[in-house]
Amino acid sequence: MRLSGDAGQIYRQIIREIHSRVRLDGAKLPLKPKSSREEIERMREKLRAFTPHDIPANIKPLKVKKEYLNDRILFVREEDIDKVAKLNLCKIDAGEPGLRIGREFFELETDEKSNTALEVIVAPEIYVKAVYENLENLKALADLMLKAFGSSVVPEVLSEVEKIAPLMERARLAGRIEEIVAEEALRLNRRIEEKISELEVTIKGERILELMRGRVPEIEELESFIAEEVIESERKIEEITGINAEIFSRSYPVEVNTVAVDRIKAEIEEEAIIELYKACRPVAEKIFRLLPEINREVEKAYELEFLRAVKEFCSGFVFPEFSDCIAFVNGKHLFIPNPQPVSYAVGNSEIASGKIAILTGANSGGKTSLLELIAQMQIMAQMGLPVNAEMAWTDVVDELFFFKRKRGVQGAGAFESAVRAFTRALLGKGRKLVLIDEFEAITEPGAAVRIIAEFLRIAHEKDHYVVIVSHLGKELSEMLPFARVDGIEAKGLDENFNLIVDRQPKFGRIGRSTPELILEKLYRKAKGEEKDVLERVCRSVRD
Ligand SMILES: Nc1ncnc2c1ncn2[C@@H]1O[C@H](COP(=O)(O)OP(=O)(O)OP(=O)(O)O)[C@@H](O)[C@H]1O
Repeated sequence: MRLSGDAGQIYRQIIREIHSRVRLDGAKLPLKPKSSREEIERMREKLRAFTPHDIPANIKPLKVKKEYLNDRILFVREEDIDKVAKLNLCKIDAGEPGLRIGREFFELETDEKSNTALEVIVAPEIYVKAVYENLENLKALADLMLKAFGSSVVPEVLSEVEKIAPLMERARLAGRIEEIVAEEALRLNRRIEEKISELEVTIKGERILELMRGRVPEIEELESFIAEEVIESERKIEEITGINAEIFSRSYPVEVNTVAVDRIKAEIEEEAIIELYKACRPVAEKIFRLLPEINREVEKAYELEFLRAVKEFCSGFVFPEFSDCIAFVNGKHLFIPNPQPVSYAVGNSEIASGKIAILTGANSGGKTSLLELIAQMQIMAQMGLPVNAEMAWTDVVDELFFFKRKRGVQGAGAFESAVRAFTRALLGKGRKLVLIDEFEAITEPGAAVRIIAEFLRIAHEKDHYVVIVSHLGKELSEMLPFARVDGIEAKGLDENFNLIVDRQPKFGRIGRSTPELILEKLYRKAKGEEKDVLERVCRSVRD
């Protein structure tokens, strides 16, 4: 469905309202109004069949972060170097095809034999890591898919990846070893300091004699305490790394032997990286194949969340019946707080007939708002959504043209652009709903009658639906027998001299405009000479 003129703005208001209820960023889907009845029916079906699910907030697409791996060299035939250079995953060199990691060399199968993507062969770890770092999100996705659709590929991927979790941890360990040792050194020194401060309070005067004789049992005790604590700390690190080494000095303050730490790190790295690579190869091949499927599941989750928000927004609304009219009973404007419900129709309906309607009536009576309401109804109907009314009927159109009066915009420029827009709305084939707000406001009333009349004749010939707001209802209805004139009327003034308007248009009746009521209101409020002047004007209008 084409949205022309200001119709796009109405669509954006509606979609913004739905999006404000969506709790997942990725789920703010664009749902455009459609011109095909099948597509509209499909969306309706989705909404009817939908049962809401709690959508976990941590669902997001699985992204594989490409990273450059310094620990390997890919060898390819000289002539293939340029082709694979764009992979940018590791160093590439000419040679017998294969991948060198540390002391190991893995032969490469030739392209013809292998179906596996080269990046999966070179860096399978990055695929496994992408899953491993998103275990919680993926578990949430799997739960949701199983609940909502009874199937998911995620559990298969997770079970593969979880098998190599210990290897992943070990490979990570190499990167964290300095940190682990530094933290342990800190704790170790703290334990020793606690012990020393205890000693300070227990040293007694008589010990001084022993100290003078060169025998200090406290110091000896402290030295053996330090040795025990250091061994204890080294044992803890051995538990983590599986490697026994003299990492700490044996005296206070305990210092880290960086050479020993580097050696541990190198040992873990070499062995863990190779083990991990071997384990990741088959897993990555599977994930690589299933990644698009996982992300399709994420899309499905987004759709569930979007539909939930749509349902929330449309709660209490009704699906319009397909018909050869655009009509509703007790429709409510979406963005006016506590709106008075209004019924309206163009086309052949039980409410009123005629495809061309001229809407007349009281100032601030709600004419513009009624055009907005009709636009909202039609856009939502063609989005496949229910509408805010007790009953509604819709005819699918190809284009909605909405010309909104721009307050304060006057003159030749405004007139020219309005004529252009109106002309464009009448061009070409297709079913159209044309909504026009007070076209004459930007030209002279005399010329306006003739211009509008001709535009409406063309619209009538083309069998479009038209609602046009005009104060020229009387003149237009005389010229256009096919047009229906509706009126929104003021009922009177309230105790604060505000106009009481009935927002419900009277069909086939020109709405009495309200200058009399306004004059009366001003007259009743006025004092002195102003009151005299207004009294004369009021009388002249009545006469
Ligand atoms: N159905 C409704 N229920 C409650 N308030 C409404 C309704 N329709 C319109 N209003 C309110 O009435 C006021 C005037 O509405 P609107 O601008 O649509 O009138 P109008 O007839 O187009 O005015 P004008 O003659 O100045 O162009 C607005 O504040 C609007 O929110």
